[in-house]
Amino acid sequence: MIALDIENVTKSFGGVRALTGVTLSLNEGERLVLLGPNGAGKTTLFHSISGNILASSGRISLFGDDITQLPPDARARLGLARTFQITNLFAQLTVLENILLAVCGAQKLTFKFVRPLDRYDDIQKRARALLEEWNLVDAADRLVRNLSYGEQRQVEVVMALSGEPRILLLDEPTAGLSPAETLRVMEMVRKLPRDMTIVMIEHDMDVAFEIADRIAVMHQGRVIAEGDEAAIRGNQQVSDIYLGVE
Ligand SMILES: Nc1ncnc2c1ncn2[C@@H]1O[C@H](COP(=O)(O)OP(=O)(O)OP(=O)(O)O)[C@@H](O)[C@H]1O
Repeated sequence: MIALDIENVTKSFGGVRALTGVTLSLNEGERLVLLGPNGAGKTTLFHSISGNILASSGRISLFGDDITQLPPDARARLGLARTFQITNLFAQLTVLENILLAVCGAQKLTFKFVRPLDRYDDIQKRARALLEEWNLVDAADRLVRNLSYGEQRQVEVVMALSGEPRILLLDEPTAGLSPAETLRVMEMVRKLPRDMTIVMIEHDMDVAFEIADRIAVMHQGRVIAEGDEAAIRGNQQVSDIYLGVE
C-alpha cells in the first residue's frame, strides 16, 4: 500500500520558490531519507506533509486520503507524527510529564487541569510503558531542561511515538549531537517497528545510508536524484552540488 504520495507539489513564500514540482511516493514500511544542502527545501517539504504549511499547488495523500488542505491535527488522526528541527519540549517539566502530555494529546483526552495527572491511570500506564520500552525510566523524574541535547531528542521521538503513528517524520534527529548521542538516536530509529513508514531529514551521509531503504536528494526546491546508496553515490549531479567533486 502507498503510505505517502506527493504529486507535483510547489510552495512559494512571496517571491521565493521553496518547492518546485516535488513528486515522491513511499510504500508502507519504507524508510526514506531526504538529503540536500541548506535551503534545498527539505523542511518546507516536511511542513507541507505535516500540514504546518499548505502547498501552493499539487497534491499530497496519506494512505489513500487526500490531505493537501487538511490541518495538522487531522493529518495526525490519519496516523502521521513528526519531530521538529528545533526541540519542541516543555523544558520546565519532567520527562514523564512531557510524555504524559503527549499521550493525552494522542488519546484526544480533554483532561481537567485541576485534577492531578497521576489520577489518570491509563495515561500513566501508557507513558511508563513508553519510558520502559525506550530505556528512559531512569530519566523519568528529571527536568527536560537538565537533559543533554541528545537525551532531549530521544524524548521527542518517544513523544512522537505516543500515538502509535503509521508514518513518522524525523527532522534532523541527529543534528548537533555528539557521535555517541547520534549512535543512541540511530539505535532508536532502527528499533522502530518495521511496518512504520519513516521519512527523515539527515545531513550525515553515513547515517542516511545506514537508515534508508531509499534516498531522495533535494536541491533548489527540486528532487534531483532518488535511489539506493549506489545510485546516489554514482550520481554526478549529486556529487557536483552536494558531495563535492573529488
Ligand atoms: N517562511 C518562509 N518565508 C520565506 N522563505 C522561506 C520560508 N521558509 C523557507 N523559506 C525559504 O525556502 C527555501 C527552502 O528552505 P528550507 O528551510 O525548506 O530548506 P532546508 O533544505 O530545510 O534547509 P536547512 O537544511 O538549512 O534546514 C530557502 O530559500 C528558505 O530561505
